[in-house]
Amino acid sequence: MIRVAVTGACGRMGSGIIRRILEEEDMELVAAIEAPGTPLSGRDIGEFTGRGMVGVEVTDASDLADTLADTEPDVLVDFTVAPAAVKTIKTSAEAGVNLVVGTTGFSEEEMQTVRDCIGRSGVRAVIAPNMAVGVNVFFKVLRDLAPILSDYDVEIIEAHHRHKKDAPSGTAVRALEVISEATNRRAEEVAVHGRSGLTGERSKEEIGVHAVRAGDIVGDHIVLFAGDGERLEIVHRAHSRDAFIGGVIRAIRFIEKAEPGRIMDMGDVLGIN
Ligand SMILES: NC(=O)C1=CN([C@@H]2O[C@H](COP(=O)(O)OP(=O)(O)OC[C@H]3O[C@@H](n4cnc5c(N)ncnc54)[C@H](OP(=O)(O)O)[C@@H]3O)[C@@H](O)[C@H]2O)C=CC1
Ligand SMILES: O=C(O)C1=N[C@H](C(=O)O)C[C@H](O)C1
Repeated sequence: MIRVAVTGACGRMGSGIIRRILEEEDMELVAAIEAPGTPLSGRDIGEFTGRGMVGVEVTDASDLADTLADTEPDVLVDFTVAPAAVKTIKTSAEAGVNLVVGTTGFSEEEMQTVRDCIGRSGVRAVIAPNMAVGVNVFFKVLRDLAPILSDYDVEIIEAHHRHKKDAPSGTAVRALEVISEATNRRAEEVAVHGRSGLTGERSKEEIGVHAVRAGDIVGDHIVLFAGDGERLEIVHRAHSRDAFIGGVIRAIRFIEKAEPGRIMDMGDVLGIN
């Protein structure tokens, strides 16, 4: 049995992940953790995931170290918000608990803290901005295509639901990094986020990144390679969060094979890096 703790347990992703874990024969949900001060503390997580009582109470993230000591998970799954995730990763790593993290929106400084915690503790970790299999194939396609179309203009467009807190999406940021690396550009130098005003003509080097927020869009990513007289569009659309949740389940099973102390991603889980 893989003993799993979930932070962000009542969120859109956390609750869906818990529903799936409860269905998997080789997994056991041992902890369901919500934000500090949560009024749901002590309530059965089954009340929020629509599966009836499951015998696991919601606990408060302020007590995370105690929760981990009491429940001894093999892996903690985090889908919350970047500053909270950094604290959770630190506490889990110090407790020797492996990590599957899908939270997005980390600053470079936060990411460095995360790398340091994982490196120091030697825990196993999969951290990926998008757990969907299709998106990770999309990254691979972009890596292959970008050098071939190196003189085409590249624009990245993402669309998500109105509740999303970070922009651009972690997936769009990763797409930017993949294309930049594959064409010997530095993402931070070439990214142009949205355009407004008298911007002047587009430079050859720049990569436009555009975030749409509307309704209940689950997650669309479009990369546009445009030249003279033609354009090629690479598109991924998530129809439901099941696409991400399926990837999370694969990452939980992979974690014992991950290299200790090094952050691995979904490309490693899928064996396509
Ligand atoms: N990698 C991937 O495949 C995917 C990644 N994501 C990312 O996952 C993250 C969460 O998305 P989503 O589920 O839609 O967001 P939600 O806002 O629905 O869920 C986040 C949950 O985390 C809770 N939370 C906040 N701080 C803590 C904490 N310190 N400890 C425990 N729980 C906490 C929130 O509580 P409260 O509301 O009270 O603050 C909320 O219930 C985002 O960063 C998103 O971009 C989303 C989909 C797929
Ligand atoms: O917040 C979301 O919903 C999603 N976030 C991830 C991201 O920022 O890339 C992945 C997915 O597109 C859904």
